[in-house]
Amino acid sequence: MEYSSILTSLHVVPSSPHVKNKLFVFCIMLSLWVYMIYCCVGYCSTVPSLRYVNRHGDEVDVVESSLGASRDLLNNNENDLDSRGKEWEEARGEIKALDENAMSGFLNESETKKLPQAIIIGVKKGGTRALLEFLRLHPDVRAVGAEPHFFDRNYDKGLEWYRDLMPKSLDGQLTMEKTPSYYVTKDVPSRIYNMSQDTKLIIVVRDPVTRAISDYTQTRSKKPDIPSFESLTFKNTSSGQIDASWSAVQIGMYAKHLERWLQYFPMEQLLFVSGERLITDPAGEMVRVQDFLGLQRVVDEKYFHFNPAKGFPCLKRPDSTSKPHCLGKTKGRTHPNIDPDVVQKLRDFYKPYNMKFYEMTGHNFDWD
Ligand SMILES: Nc1ncnc2c1ncn2[C@@H]1O[C@H](COP(=O)(O)OS(=O)(=O)O)[C@@H](OP(=O)(O)O)[C@H]1O
Repeated sequence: MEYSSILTSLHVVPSSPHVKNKLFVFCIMLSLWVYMIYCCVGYCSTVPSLRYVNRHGDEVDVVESSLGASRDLLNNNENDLDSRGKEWEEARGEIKALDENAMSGFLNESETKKLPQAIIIGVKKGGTRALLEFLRLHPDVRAVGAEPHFFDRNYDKGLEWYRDLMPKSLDGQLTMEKTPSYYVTKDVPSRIYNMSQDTKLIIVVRDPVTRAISDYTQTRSKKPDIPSFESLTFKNTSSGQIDASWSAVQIGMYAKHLERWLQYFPMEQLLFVSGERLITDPAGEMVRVQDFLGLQRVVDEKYFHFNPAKGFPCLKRPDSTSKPHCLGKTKGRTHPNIDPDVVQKLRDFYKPYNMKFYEMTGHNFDWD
C-alpha cells in the first residue's frame, strides 16, 4: 500500500503489516471523524452558498460559477420551475455579477427559508423580470429567480415545497418571487390569501395593446408558424369582433382580473407599477416600490444606466467600475408591424376596461 510504504520509509511506524493495517484504518476513521465534526458545525450545508462569496475574487469565481450553474440547472430541470427556463438562465447569468446582496448571509446560522411576504403576481410581458432584478439589488430583499408557479401549477406540492424554493434570508429581509400568470388565474387570490392575508402584491401593468403584441411576439419566437396577430385578434375577420378568449387579449383586461383580487385583498395591499415608467424612469418607480414594501430607498438613479442601443435601462453597481448589465435578448424583442386598423380596434376594445382600471386603482396610466 502506497500510504503505509511512505510511513515505513519515514520510520514513523513499525514495519509489522498487522500494525500498519491497524494504523491505516485508524487514520481513515480519524479523517471521517474530523469530517463529521466539520459537518455538524454547519459547514457542509453551507457549501453551496459559496457562489455568493468573494464574487470579485478571481480564484473563487471559478468555484462560484460552477456551483451556481449546477444549482440553477437543478432548479430548472428537477422542479420544472420555469417554462421559460432559458430566459431565466439568461437573466440570472447576467444579474449574477450584481447579486451581491446575497453575500451578506454567507455562513450565517440565523438565516432561514421563509414563505414570500411579497409577490410580483403579474402581468405577463409587463416588465416583471426587470422589476424583480431591480429589487434584487436591495440588501433587504431575497428573491427566487425562477418562476415557481406554485399557486397556479404546483399547488398540490404543498407550502413546504414552496418554502424550500426560497433563498435563505435573515429576519427583517423580505422574501419575494415573481410569477406573472398569477394575476389572471382564477384560484390564485384565495390560495395566496390562505397562505397569508398580509402578502403584499405587486402588478406591473403595461398598455394592454403593446402587451398583447409583446405576448404574441414571444409565442411566435417559439412557434414561427402561428397565424398572424391580426387573424388571431378577431373571432372572424368579417365581423370584426375581438376574440377576448385569446389569452393575449384576455390578460390585458386588467379591471376584470382585479375584481377577483379585491374579493380577498384590500387595495392598499396591491401596488400597480407602470411598465412604461419602469423603462423611462426606473428610479422613480423604484421609490414607489420600495416605499410600498417598507424598504429603505436604496435602489436609486445611481443603479441605472440607460443603454441607447438596447433601448432600456441596464443595472450597475454604483460603487463599481464594471460594465452595466442589461437583461437578455428575450427582453426587448422587436415587435412585428401590426395593421394600424387592428391596433385601433384593440384600443377601442380596451378603452372601457382601461377607464374602469384607472378608476379602481386611482391611477391614470395614460394608455388612451
Ligand atoms: N430594463 C429592461 N430591460 C429589458 N426589458 C425591459 C426592461 N424594463 C422593462 N422591460 C420590458 O419587459 C418586457 C418583458 O416583460 P416580463 O419580464 O414581464 O416578461 S415575462 O412575462 O416574464 O416573459 C419586455 O417586453 P418586450 O419589449 O415586448 O420584449 C420589455 O419591454
